[in-house]
Amino acid sequence: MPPTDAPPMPRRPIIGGVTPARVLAAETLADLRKGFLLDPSFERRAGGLDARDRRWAQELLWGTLRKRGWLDALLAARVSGGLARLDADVIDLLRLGAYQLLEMTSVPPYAAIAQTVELAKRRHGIGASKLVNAVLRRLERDRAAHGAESLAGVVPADAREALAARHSHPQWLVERWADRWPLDEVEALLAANNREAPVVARPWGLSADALAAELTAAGVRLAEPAPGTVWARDSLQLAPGAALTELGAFRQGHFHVQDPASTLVTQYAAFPEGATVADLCAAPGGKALELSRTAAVVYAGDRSYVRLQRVRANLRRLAVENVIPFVGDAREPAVGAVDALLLDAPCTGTGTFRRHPDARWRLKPSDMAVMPALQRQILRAAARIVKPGGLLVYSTCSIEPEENDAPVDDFLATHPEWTPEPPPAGAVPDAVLDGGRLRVLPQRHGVDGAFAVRLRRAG
Ligand SMILES: C[S@@+](CC[C@H](N)C(=O)[O-])C[C@H]1O[C@@H](n2cnc3c(N)ncnc32)[C@H](O)[C@@H]1O
Repeated sequence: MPPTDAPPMPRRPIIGGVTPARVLAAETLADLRKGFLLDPSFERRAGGLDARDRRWAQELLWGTLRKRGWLDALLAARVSGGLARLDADVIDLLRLGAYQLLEMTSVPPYAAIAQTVELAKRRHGIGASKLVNAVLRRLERDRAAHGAESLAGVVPADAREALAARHSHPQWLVERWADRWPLDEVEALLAANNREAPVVARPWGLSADALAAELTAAGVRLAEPAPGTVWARDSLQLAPGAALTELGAFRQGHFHVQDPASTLVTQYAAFPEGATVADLCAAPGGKALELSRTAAVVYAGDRSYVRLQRVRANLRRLAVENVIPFVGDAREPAVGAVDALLLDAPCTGTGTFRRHPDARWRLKPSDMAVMPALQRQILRAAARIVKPGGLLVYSTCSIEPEENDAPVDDFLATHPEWTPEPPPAGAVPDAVLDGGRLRVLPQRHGVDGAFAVRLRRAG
């Protein structure tokens, strides 16, 4: 598994003539190559940026990663000898420059080229800067002469390869999804993965209407979810661009941020009022918060101390007192005899690609075997702490059957005292129920992907 914490505090960048947002983008991509994750790396480095630069850097980084496959094809056709002969950092700089040239209309081409050339000079010397200059100029010349659409070159004859190229996804992921769904549905999934994910607020301690009024008064625009989106009760979608952490409503703990797919998991769980609950893979804590609305107490454990700090920060901000965070491995649970258990297992996260555009490039086919082995271990060990007659909800943010139905079906086959139990009527919309299991798919439901199954232990 890649590290989930952020890299050490960055040295203050020597900016010279390059804008801080571009320096940050290059350094964040360097972090990703070392195995760090996009969100914590970005957060760590973006501290000094104002809201406008932060948003711009985010657009550049997230966009470059979403379009990486497509950009690489365009660049490879313009580098003699291909991209493989270049230093990995130089390739990343070319990707950043090409994305600004082709996708960021606010950036004049000369600025995209000159700034990337300067970055290459600072990071790698004059030779690399000349190469970057030549390649980006060639790309810009072709775009100006023939338009961005004609840059794609030869479209692969194979339909699956063509989809992977057009929507910038690794071929092996497209292959596995195309084995499961018709190509038009796969294409809808790839397109959903490339759309910007909205910010969705969950009111805390006030009604959705009261929060909507507070946000609107602060100048935040609320957006209607796209038609056909399956929504979670009381959630509010914010229009893009709101500087969240600067909002009074955020600082005063009037909401937390959660995708509807995650909210649907806890609504589907429908744990009884006043229950003693454990959430053994809890960080960053959105589901623990939702469970705490009705639970007597939620024991919120996570193996990662660093990630658990985000749970603690949320608890402080929202003044929540009935969630007890602790560091612990779910394979050896440190709590016992609970009424209800949420096992939101670590997974490949293929349902959340629109939020984490680095993930599609980091995942390997072997992860589809490694993660299910861990999930099976956690499920077997953690189930022991549920009281007779209690509930266990196993969930993931994956859309892969190996991580969803398979571990649960294996568990049920060897644990006859457990039986699947659908949620109470009306807990979640019927559209996301599949034989009593929660199955949320980005291409069908317009939100992140999620899976959950509710299991009852014999009394
Ligand atoms: C899908 S995330 C949980 C998201 C969280 N439930 C929420 O709603 O915010 C999975 C979490 O499992 C944690 N984890 C991974 N392996 C673990 C283990 N063996 N025991 C406990 N936690 C683990 C990871 O650190 C990660 O925070």
